[in-house]
Amino acid sequence: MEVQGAPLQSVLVTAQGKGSVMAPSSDLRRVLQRWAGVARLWWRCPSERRRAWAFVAACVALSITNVGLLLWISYVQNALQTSLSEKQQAGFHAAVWDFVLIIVVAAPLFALTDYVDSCLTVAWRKWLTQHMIRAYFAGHAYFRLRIDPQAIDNPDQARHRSSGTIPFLASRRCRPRICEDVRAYTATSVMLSVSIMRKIFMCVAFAGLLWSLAPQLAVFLIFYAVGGTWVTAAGFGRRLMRLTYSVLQREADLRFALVRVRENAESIAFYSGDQREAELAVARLARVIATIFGKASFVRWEAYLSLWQNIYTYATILLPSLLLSKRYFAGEIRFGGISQASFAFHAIEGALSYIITHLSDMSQLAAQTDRLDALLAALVAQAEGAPGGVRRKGSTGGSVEVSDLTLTTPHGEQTLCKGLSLRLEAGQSLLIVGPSGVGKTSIMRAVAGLWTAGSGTIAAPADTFFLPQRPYMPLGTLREQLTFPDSYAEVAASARPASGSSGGGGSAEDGAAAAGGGIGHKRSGDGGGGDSDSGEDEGEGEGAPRAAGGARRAASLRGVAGSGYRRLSGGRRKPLPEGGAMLDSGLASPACSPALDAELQGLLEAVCLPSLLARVGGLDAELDWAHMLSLGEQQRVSVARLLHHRPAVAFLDEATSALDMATERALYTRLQQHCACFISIAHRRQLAAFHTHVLEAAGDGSWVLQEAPDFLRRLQE
Ligand SMILES: Nc1ncnc2c1ncn2[C@@H]1O[C@H](COP(=O)(O)OP(=O)(O)OP(=O)(O)O)[C@@H](O)[C@H]1O
Repeated sequence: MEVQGAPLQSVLVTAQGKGSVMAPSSDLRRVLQRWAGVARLWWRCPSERRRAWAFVAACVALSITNVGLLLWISYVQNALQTSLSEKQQAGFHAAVWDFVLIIVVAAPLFALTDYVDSCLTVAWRKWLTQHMIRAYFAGHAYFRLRIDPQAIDNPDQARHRSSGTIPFLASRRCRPRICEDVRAYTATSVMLSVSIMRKIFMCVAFAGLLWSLAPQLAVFLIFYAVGGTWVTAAGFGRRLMRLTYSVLQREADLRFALVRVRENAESIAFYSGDQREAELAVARLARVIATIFGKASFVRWEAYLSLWQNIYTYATILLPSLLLSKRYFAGEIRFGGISQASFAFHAIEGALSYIITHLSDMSQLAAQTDRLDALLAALVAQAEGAPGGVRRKGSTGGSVEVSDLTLTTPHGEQTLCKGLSLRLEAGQSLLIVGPSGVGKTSIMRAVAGLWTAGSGTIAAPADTFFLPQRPYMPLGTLREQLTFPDSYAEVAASARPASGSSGGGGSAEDGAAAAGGGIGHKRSGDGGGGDSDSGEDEGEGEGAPRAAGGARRAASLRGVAGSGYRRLSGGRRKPLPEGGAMLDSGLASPACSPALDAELQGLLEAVCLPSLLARVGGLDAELDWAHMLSLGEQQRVSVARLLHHRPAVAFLDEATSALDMATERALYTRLQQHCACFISIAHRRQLAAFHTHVLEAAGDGSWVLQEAPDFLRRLQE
């Protein structure tokens, strides 16, 4: 797999420390390798490389100019102080004018330098955040990380623990990592690397000057800075990096506890779990505080560092005057020479002791780098392909075929089905029943390609639509609830006046028919846009079914994506829009078309939600749907969504479990009319009346397929 031109694996998975305690130098090397690994993603991205290097060129040019200005200032200062001490009025006035000139040049130049630094930070942050978002959503990585925390645990946790740093974060903390760590990583990286570059230029520029004025000062300075840096790195470096990582991780834990309360507010309130949740949050806060303030804490070590920095810095204030005073009193140098030497001394001293004075920033950067590196490595591991041998391929004619399927849980603890084979043609439907936990949903996961542990082959149309057990209500308007998972661009396209395309929201006549209570016709012979491709695809090929998506959407995504994402996915996964397109296209609500709106209105009536539109204020209403709608209403909206997409095959996992029987019957009647092939998972066995076949768990991983009338007859006996 590659990301934006660079082999992701090689770029991201950097040196892994194996020893239990690492020497500071090797720690620094490891940190630098990881930092460079993350940084390289942008700097080597073919579409961004030129821009990135243009920023570097600008930074270098501005740095050289800034250092040149400082050198000029040192000479003017020399002239100013010498003319003052020697009472030379003309020389003094000339020096003042030089200073004015310097201010006129320096003020805008320094402002421009800050501006370029900011632009560089923002451009890098934008790209890296989009890159991480794409990797996070590629091939359902977000899902795989959740169900399979070990996948991100093993290599990195071992590494972090063995290297004496911090245990790995669980996938649930991906969000803070992407949002906050990328921002902090790019800002700190730009600040530190640009500053270090300027310090190097300062050393070069002032070294000659200092050597010519006071060689003994230059020699002293080198020994002083090297010694100081060694003491700082050995005494504080590793410890502060570890503490910084701890603080970041524990703060993420605290944030996560509070976010979960918000997400599960109603359930917690019903349980009256306030006290328990508050205790958990306070306990996590206590861990943050303990890391910051406790024994051997972050603050304490920062104070020790600050004390050391003060001693180190203030000890040198008098040094140039002390060392040069003898020569001054002997008349070998003029008064301005002392101040110029001091200026050069402190410029070089500041540059050489940059690590000493910015160790906290470097610790922050090391911790941020570690977190990003770990997340990226986990995403790579997921995108490299899930382990397991269940093969998926496309099918023609809207049929579903399962051949010799053996399915286990991701790590093989449980065998959920053994040697299952069945074939379902268009016009047939299947009800899957069995005790809770037997593996019904897992079969649906396997068809969707979310679980691949096991063996056998599954063939289904690309145009297969899945309704999961828990309804998902995305952010957005009611229209966007009904059209999900179409991308915003697709909804906008389907809302545009009909342009002869058959896959959109339908013509005005369709809409009128829908408004009259009908639902758009099932596309005749629609075996899914990708169905003709019946070639095998081990994973998520073009022809294989896609979880919660159809061929129409995939085709559109391909169009938007271009080739950029294919590189990231190694050409095997569904492409997502290129970063810029994703961000810059904006997500404003699409202009609504009367045809689409009439169709959606008809769908709401069809799923027994005729008053919803009036109640919420129309299709443009944007509410917290997951909390505002009852579970049964959310299930009905989900069925309307399914009817809108008119898939070749529909998979419903207890999708009507919260409905009364009359409404459930009405929905299944609609489904029978408008969906050629559907598979339901349910505990209500009477639903068999709406299906042609029933698949029942017989225990021990075996399943029994029977005709629905036989099943119903046996049920009544
Ligand atoms: N990520 C996972 N890792 C390991 N085991 C899992 C994972 N997800 C589910 N399982 C286990 O797999 C088994 C089958 O789960 P599945 O959700 O398919 O059951 P189900 O028959 O649909 O249950 P229900 O009727 O309660 O929805 C369960 O025992 C469950 O605990």
